[in-house]
Amino acid sequence: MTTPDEAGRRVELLRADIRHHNHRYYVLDDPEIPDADYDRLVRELQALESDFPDLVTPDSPTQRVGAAPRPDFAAVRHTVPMISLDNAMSDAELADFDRKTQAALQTTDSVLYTAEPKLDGLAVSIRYERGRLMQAATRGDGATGEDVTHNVRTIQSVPLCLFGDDWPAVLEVRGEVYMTRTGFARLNDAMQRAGDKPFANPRNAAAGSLRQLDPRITASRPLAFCCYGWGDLSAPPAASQFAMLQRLAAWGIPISRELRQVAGLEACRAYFEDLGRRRDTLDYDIDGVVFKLDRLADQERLGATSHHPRWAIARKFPAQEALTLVEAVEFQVGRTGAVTPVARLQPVQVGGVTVANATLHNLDEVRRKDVRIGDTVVVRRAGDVIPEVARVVVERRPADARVVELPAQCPVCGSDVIRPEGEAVARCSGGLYCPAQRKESIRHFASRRAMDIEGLGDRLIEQLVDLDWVREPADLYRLSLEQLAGLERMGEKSAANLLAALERSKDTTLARFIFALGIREVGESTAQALAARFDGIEALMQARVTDFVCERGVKGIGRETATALHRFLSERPDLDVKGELADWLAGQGIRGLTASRAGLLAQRFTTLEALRAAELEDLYANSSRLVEGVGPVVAAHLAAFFAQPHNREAIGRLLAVGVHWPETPAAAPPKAEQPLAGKTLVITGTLSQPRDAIKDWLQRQGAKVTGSLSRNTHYLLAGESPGSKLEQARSLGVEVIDEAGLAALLGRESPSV
Ligand SMILES: NC(=O)c1ccc[n+]([C@@H]2O[C@H](COP(=O)([O-])OP(=O)(O)OC[C@H]3O[C@@H](n4cnc5c(N)ncnc54)[C@H](O)[C@@H]3O)[C@@H](O)[C@H]2O)c1
Ligand SMILES: [Zn+2]
Repeated sequence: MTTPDEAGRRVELLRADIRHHNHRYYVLDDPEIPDADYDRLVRELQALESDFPDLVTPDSPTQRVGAAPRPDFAAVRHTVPMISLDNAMSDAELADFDRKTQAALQTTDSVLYTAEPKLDGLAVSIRYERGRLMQAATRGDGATGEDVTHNVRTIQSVPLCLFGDDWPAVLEVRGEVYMTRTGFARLNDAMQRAGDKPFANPRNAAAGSLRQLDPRITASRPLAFCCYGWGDLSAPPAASQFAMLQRLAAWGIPISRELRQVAGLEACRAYFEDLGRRRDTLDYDIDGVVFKLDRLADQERLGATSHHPRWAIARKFPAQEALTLVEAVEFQVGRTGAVTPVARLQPVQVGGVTVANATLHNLDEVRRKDVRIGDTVVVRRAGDVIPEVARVVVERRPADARVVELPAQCPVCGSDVIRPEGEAVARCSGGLYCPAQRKESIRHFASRRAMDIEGLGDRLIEQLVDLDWVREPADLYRLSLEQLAGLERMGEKSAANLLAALERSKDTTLARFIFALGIREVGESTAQALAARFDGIEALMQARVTDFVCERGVKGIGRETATALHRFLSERPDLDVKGELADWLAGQGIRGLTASRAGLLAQRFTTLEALRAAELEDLYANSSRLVEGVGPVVAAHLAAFFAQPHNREAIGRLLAVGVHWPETPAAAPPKAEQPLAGKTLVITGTLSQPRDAIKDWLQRQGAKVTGSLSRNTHYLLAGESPGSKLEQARSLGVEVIDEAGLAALLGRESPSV
């Protein structure tokens, strides 16, 4: 049992806390905690005040709405106060409301209500006099709001003049200014690109955009307006809530398309359920449904408290945001080797389910949101979307919060984790060995363009891996007829066929083999270039990054700075260094040459003579490719892949089971004799043989076969029903040939494969 003293102390604490959050929310448009957590504080205060009525004071947050208007706006006194709404958090509370309404109206009949979404924005009151927009104000503390007339005028959907002429001379419409989700996403994108702090959610974005001292800023923000009621009115033009809103709509005021009349509790429930199901498909945030007694005379009878009308209720949806603690951050390895951080959370209810994990996507995201272990965070779960950490409550960060670090080794297989410069995603480099990537790597290995193992489909791979018969590609070649024939939907015959296909696949080309290894970003053509460049798989396995790309120049120096320096030095051949080279360089007023850059150059070149002797390309960071299609990122993936002993061993075992290829790459004639060397072709239409076969053959003749046409394409090889490529080739001036033409070109009968 709580004593009055204890209750008194708790009430004081709660009020201070709630006032703090009201200020953040209503005045600064920057809430610290999610609404659900705020609502819990308010509910606790309400419960204490109802148990200890002596503690109720007129200035308690339960007795008032909002917060005082900001002093930098002119104040607007509301003729009719703008109050809040009572909440029903559960079905029972809604039933309770319906029962009380029936009792107050002394009826047992179904009560007629209007139903509409509870938009999540901010309330404004817009005053029309003789059909013209005269003033607009925020709710403020309910009695006094902020003058936002100029800002509201910029909202497209708010009419400056009403349609028709049958409106009352004074008409105050009330409704929600909000931002669509699409508009919000676009705005936040732009803010981030400009280096500004993005808004936490559409509600704050709407409030922050409307409450601007400069209406030009408001005008640039995607705000919308939806009317749900009215204030001061010189003559009521209708007898029901529903009819009133229809009249307002006829005068050009936007109202909700979802507005309906519903009779009785059951219909209210059905409306609530239906809208709840559609909540995520709407382009605006709603946090509940508002039910209002339809007959205005009945509304009058029920009246209002200082805080809310007794004739309306907001039935709230489960909150989509909640506060919780990040207990740990672990790293998961996906089937393609992507290493993603996952936050382990203290379990919390969000959107109706318990959430204990939330994805953090990648390390950039972790840094951008600055999530640390031990942080209090807002988790968000909208609809079926995977729960995510929306933001950190920095105010609650403990002193011992730990920064999240990318693990150096894959948590599943222990191979190195690499993250090439400029890539967001980190990856396990143990492609051939990592259990997390097994199914994917086998599937790729067996695919048509790789080892081309006919009959080894996805379903079969699943079974083989799940049975633990296949852990790496070489295991495929050790499968027995008995094993295979015993599998689901596999007869003796298909098992024998598969074994034969496996046997056939051993006879391959180096390019196919390299491609089959499934190294990140090593596609077919890169594999071909590698096969042509390296003398066998051994040589490739020994290669380092510098064998793929040649890095030159000084890291940290850009081309522009280097050019400025280069010009400076060649224009002044007899300058001499005084003092330290770095200081001297920095002091020459060379464009872009900051002290730290001068330091980097001085470290590398030590003397002015050395610097003078350097070529421009030695000054700024640049790289040249030694293999077509292999830039720094691919080079990093290649080097990391072959650096893993597990991968090298897996390759060794493949060779041991008999995978082989002809000594010279693809048994092609030496380069000079290749009749199509240096020619680029594109294929279109139906040919006499499968396109892949033709493509292989063309490549063996030295041609490069690409998928799309450009001015650099030499020939378009067109079969039957060629399609749009033909047109395109003509307009680009690319020569079009058919198979006969190709044969003629090569001086032979037909391109037999
Ligand atoms: N996170 C925080 O720190 C924090 C702080 C203060 C308030 N809040 C949140 O603000 C809300 C409480 O503030 P409140 O007093 O504005 O109450 P409320 O938002 O629950 O309800 C009243 C408001 O609902 C809006 N509304 C939307 N659709 C409506 C409709 N069809 N008919 C009538 N009104 C409609 C109006 O703007 C009205 O002022 C709660 O959701 C609370 O969680 C959060
Ligand atoms: Zn791994």
